[in-house]
Amino acid sequence: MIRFDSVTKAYPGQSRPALSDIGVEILRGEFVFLVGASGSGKSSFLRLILKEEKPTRGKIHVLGKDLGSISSRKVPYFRRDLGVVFQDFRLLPNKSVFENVAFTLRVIGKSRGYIQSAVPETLKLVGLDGKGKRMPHELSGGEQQRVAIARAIVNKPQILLADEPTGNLDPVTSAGIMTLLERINAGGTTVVMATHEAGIVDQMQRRVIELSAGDIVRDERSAGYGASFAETDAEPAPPAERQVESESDAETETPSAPEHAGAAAAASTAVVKKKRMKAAAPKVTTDDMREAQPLYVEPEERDEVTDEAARITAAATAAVPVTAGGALADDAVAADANPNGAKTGPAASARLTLAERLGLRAPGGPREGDDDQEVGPTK
Ligand SMILES: Nc1ncnc2c1ncn2[C@@H]1O[C@H](COP(=O)(O)OP(=O)(O)OP(=O)(O)O)[C@@H](O)[C@H]1O
Repeated sequence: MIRFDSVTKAYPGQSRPALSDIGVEILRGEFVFLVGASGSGKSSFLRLILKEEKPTRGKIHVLGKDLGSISSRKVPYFRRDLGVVFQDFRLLPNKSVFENVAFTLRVIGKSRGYIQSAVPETLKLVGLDGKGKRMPHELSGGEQQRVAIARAIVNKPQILLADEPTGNLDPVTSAGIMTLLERINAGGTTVVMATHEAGIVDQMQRRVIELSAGDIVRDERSAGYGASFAETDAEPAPPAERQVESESDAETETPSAPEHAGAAAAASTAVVKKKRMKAAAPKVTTDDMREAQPLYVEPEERDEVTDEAARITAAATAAVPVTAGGALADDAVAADANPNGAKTGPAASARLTLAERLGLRAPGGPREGDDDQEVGPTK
């Protein structure tokens, strides 16, 4: 699903590469934590997957495609299968919650009908039902991040990349966000998340890839944040280096490696070349994680879905009263204005285009005169 073959990324003007000769494969459906000190190369790793950066050497395959062979023109199409969440949410401040989530879909040319159903559905999944009209500044940080997650998953991407998604959130909210990402992963989406949060990694016991100064120093199938720190003979970094490496987390650092030692026992496969990672303090505790209330709202099983499907089938197979120009005949349209609101027979079918009624196009697909079609290219 994601493969790095001998990948080196060197930025101009930097004395050492951000990533050095990286070889790693991430499989479909995995949940992978990328850990490592500040500056170890985590964000560069994610940006390479997104093709926001090009490797200096080596090859990267994502979803079966060699990224080196994707032209700049095709990059937006490639990115449709990837969702991204950032530490700072990156919502559009002047657009409502609904519009923030709809934006992705508009850009890729989804129809208005599709957007009208997909956006509320996704907001509901992330526990934001009914908040579509709010503006981002009217939401808490956790809610804003949930909007960002909704935006990332609304197009049902195969891969979700998250760069420190809990970095700006309090522990309880962070734990909630993780229940959401875990549930999205359980639905089949591959999740790759860069984090400094030891408590989250320790509690979830997923695959951990640890970077240190651009090298992969640990790749464990099911592990905690600092497992190899306690497991190896390698010396922890000297105090001066630890300070430099952990500059951005200085306020949270405590010598907490022993708290994570238990996770070492759970590690099944370990590749440890060297060890210089600081042992960050768990801002999110394992208790926070254990007690986290799931934010994900499971979709209800609704008979309406089958009922609607039956109505659409009935409408498509019924005699279609159309005018010579192809428009629906007046009586069908009039039936839609049925004052008792019953959505049966002609009432439901009147909402369908002729092509939909004839089964030539899926209901909710592009419609004549739908301006959304002009927003962006379609696949
Ligand atoms: N656009 C850039 N230009 C030059 N150097 C860069 C650029 N982006 C990153 N670097 C350098 O590459 C190295 C890796 O940075 P990267 O942001 O990938 O690390 P990180 O592990 O994500 O750090 P953090 O945890 O602080 O976000 C650092 O030395 C950084 O200064």
